[in-house]
Amino acid sequence: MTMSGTDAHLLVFPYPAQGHMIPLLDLTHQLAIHGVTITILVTPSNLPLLEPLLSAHPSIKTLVLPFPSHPAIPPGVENVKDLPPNSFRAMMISLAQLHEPLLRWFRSHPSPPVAIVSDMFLGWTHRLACELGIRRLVFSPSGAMALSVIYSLWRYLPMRQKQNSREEDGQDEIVSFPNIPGSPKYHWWQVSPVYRSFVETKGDPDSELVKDGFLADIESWGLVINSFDELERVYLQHLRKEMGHDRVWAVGPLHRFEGDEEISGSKQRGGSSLVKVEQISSWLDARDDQKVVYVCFGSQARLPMDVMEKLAFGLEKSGIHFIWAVKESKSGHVDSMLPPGFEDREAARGLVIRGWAPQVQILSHRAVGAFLTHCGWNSTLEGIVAGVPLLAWPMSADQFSNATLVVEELKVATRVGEGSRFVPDSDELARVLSDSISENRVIRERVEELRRAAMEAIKEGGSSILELQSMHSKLATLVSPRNYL
Ligand SMILES: O=c1ccn([C@@H]2O[C@H](COP(=O)(O)OP(=O)(O)O[C@H]3O[C@H](CO)[C@@H](O)[C@H](O)[C@H]3O)[C@@H](O)[C@H]2O)c(=O)[nH]1
Repeated sequence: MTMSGTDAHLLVFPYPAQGHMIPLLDLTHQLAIHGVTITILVTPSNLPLLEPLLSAHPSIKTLVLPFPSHPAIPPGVENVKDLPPNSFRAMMISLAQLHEPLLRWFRSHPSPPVAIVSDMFLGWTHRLACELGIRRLVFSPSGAMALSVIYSLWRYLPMRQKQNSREEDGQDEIVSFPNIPGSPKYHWWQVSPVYRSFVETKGDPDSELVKDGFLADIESWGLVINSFDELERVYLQHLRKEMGHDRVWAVGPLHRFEGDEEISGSKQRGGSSLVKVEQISSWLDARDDQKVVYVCFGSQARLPMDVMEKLAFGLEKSGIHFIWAVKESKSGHVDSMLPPGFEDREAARGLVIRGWAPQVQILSHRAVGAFLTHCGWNSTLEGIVAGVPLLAWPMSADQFSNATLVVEELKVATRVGEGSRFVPDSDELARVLSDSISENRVIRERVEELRRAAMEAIKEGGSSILELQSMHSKLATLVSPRNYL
């Protein structure tokens, strides 16, 4: 990829959760390759996560600010990966306290950044950018359809009709999004938990802060999305219309760009695996093409015991080969999450990876034929880019929109379940699992088409490269205000 060099100085500010940080570090890597001067902001205990990026680009500077405390976040914890899944909001509120320290840093810097690229959960950085007279670009680790739903929630503030009744009532009420292409509809319980908790605690200052952050996202100068034109064109157009300008850049799939090997393709993408990558590769090497199902529900989701059991029985009954990345329970145990003797019985057919799995590498192995996923956007993209059909089991957040996209529109996925409390029938699950690796499936052809489209997008002249170039040239025109008084 060629881009004209520029000395635009950017501040990159990732939100500390694996699914958010990994793709923004991939974007930072691309920007650094193309000559952008970068300072990246993290709190102290997230610094080690930057190690692969910083060793690939010693020119990237770090700004390490102390983590602001929050009553729901134990001391020493600075990343959502170490917190219960519903902690996204607490982390957003906590990090908003960095406003003043960050303002001071800008004001004392001899040649400060001309723009901030920050995660969509850090909307307050737009207000800070306005105070400084500089630009803010939202980074969306979610896709364009999911982001359209998120923006619509915060802009139009839909409420439950049974708002004043008990919280458990009215969870099945339908929320419609008639302004979005395809007019998607979801049950209330499928709507973003951050939005639902805003509705439950409306009027309190933290809730208002969260709402203001999302509205600031919509008002921001630019939007960078880890998606590509061919995948989500109508939703990208919708976002341009909603934001009232064209500075919406779809630059994905970020994990497959040239030069990725140093940070994304390495074992260290978001964590290191307890099972050696070589061991996983040789296990896969011994399997037939497209006959292994890979099972992983991202970095946040934890399934209840009864659901884990049914899933384990489904895998057993299916008779298929599988890799299952099992996350520790909150008490740190994996073994207690699996039915007794499961691993011994399945040793010939299944590989259980405790904790972090090298997902991108597993998906790209020829032996992998299907991916049972919670439809986190990164996993969704990684599956598509590897040309692997998906088995969709959305659990929370934007995952229901992602499932709509891959099941109903793109037709590269089969729906398996919905919600982390959904208890699958293990016979039915076994059937779906073994069907997923059967041959001559239309779904496989469709995902192969999308895989090719993704690779085209990131080739010289491809849509994502052109959008990255366009973003880059816009950034190059930005100048720092003379002073920040
Ligand atoms: O064992 C693992 C588990 C995850 N990953 C990687 O971690 C990322 C996980 O991201 P994602 O699939 O998006 O799932 P979550 O971690 O659940 O991500 C959160 O952030 C995403 C982006 O906003 C949202 O789409 C999700 O709903 C939200 O839960 C991916 O790159 C995976 O390759 C691994 O490498 N190994």
